[in-house]
Amino acid sequence: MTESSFIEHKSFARVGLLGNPSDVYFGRTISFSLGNFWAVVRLEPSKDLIIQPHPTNDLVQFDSLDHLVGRLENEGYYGGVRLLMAICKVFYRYCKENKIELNGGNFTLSYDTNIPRQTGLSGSSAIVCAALNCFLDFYNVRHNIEVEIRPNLILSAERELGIVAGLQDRVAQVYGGLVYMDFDKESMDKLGHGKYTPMEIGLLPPLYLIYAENPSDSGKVHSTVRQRWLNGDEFIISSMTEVADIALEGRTALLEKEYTKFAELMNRNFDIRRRMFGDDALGSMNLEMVEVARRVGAASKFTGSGGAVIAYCPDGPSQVKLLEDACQKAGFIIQPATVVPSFLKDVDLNSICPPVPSN
Ligand SMILES: Nc1ncnc2c1ncn2[C@@H]1O[C@H](COP(=O)(O)OP(=O)(O)O)[C@@H](O)[C@H]1O
Ligand SMILES: O=C(O)[C@H]1O[C@H](OP(=O)(O)O)[C@H](O)[C@@H](O)[C@@H]1O
Ligand SMILES: [Mg+2]
Repeated sequence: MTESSFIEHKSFARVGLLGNPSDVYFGRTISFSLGNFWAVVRLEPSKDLIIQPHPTNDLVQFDSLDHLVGRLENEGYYGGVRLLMAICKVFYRYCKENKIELNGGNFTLSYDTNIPRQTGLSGSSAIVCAALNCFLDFYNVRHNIEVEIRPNLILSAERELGIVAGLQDRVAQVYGGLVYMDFDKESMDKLGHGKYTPMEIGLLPPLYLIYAENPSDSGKVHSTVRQRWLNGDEFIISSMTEVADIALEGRTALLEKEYTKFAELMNRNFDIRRRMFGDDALGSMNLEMVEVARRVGAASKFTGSGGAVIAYCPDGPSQVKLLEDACQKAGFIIQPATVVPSFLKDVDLNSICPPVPSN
């Protein structure tokens, strides 16, 4: 590689379509890679190892104290630099432990993203996933790191930072396309990862993404439910099993193109989340996004832990128009969700262990 050449990778946002958040609890999910938004990471060989702060997402220079405080209040303290650093560490450690040699010298990493922040569209893991892909090519180790393991590395980088998250986002981002995922405890314990089965993206009906430009409610609500689950709370455990079953039933519904059933499952998925997490934790704006869609008869649920909603209009274009008008009136942004086909190449696929058939 010459000094001037660079490697660039794009990772897309993702939609947790059915079964989330049971991925965090040995459940099942169906998720897809969302073409509407993406993060890009660029790696350029350089003399020193440099992690470049993003000009607007990692601001350290402000017009005034007012500007600084406003910025922290709206966007929080963190940007993408810590994510890039964490994946450097996790990748290095993994390669060292697995005796994968890293020859290539130093580099400069930079990133950009248009994924709306903290909207449950997995903006954080998109940055991490794109960086990991740059490393796989820069060090020419794509064939050494199994594709099923890559989501674990992305998750570990975020766990390093104390970000509470599950695997489904990272699987969708590593695989692309539409993926059915089974995180049953036995395989997770035995294989160290779930069973991931790509599905035909043409099975999906037209879907719509709804989100708010400036979400005021925090969707970071996993901790209490997680603690209850760890404490053996029967209601949470049985509810998570119900959510996991929705992905299983949803897979059949999609394969058989039973879209009325699919709509029912989307609604049921959110209703169970609401019972488990409670309205206060989910936040009024997030609930309103779901309700706006339901009021026109659309099926709706969160794409992740809150901030954005995915909706399906079983009655077709006239209902879509009603939904668009209702969203506009409520001040929400709505756009058709585009699905990115799988982008795994032979070198990635050859590292795949065949999935164990699921029931
Ligand atoms: N647009 C962004 N630009 C820079 N960093 C981001 C961005 N979005 C997320 N991050 C980083 O990821 C961390 C966690 O984001 P998270 O709450 O998981 O949002 P999401 O649900 O979109 O992934 C943030 O604290 C920040 O460090
Ligand atoms: O609660 C969920 O559905 C998801 O929440 C997290 O994703 P996020 O984009 O940060 O909202 C988590 O990482 C996922 O595994 C959950 O399914
Ligand atoms: Mg995230």
